[in-house]
Amino acid sequence: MNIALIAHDNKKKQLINFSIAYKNILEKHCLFATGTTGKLIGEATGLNIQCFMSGPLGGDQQIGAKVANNEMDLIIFMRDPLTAQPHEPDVLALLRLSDVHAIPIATNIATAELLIKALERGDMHWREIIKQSKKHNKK
Ligand SMILES: O=C(CO)COP(=O)(O)O
Repeated sequence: MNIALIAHDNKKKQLINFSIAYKNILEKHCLFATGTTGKLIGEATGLNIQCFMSGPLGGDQQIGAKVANNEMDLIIFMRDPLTAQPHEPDVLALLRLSDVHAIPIATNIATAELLIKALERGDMHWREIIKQSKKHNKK
């Protein structure tokens, strides 16, 4: 599965700790992240992460493009709801695209815990089926 990891500044520590706690699950998947988040998680965990641009510079939009192309299966996005973000429109665009394409997205630690456990249990297998059928329909 392709998994995106994103955290606003006040939530980065939380996502780093989450990534350490669930490294054994995350390491079985292809990981993507916005620039600063990916760099920090990579340094803290040794996980291999493909980093996009920093969020304010377009990283959320790059992840959104992967959602639109059916190339992202799950997003863990620790949002900071108490701080104004200069790139709020980009954040909303990513949330919107995730809804358009029905991509599971956690925006807080409680949902992130549920999704990562569901992933490990195999509850995300339907994504493989959808990807296969979309590929097949393109032929
Ligand atoms: O701002 C972000 C998400 O909206 C995160 O970007 P960084 O990981 O580059 O800090």
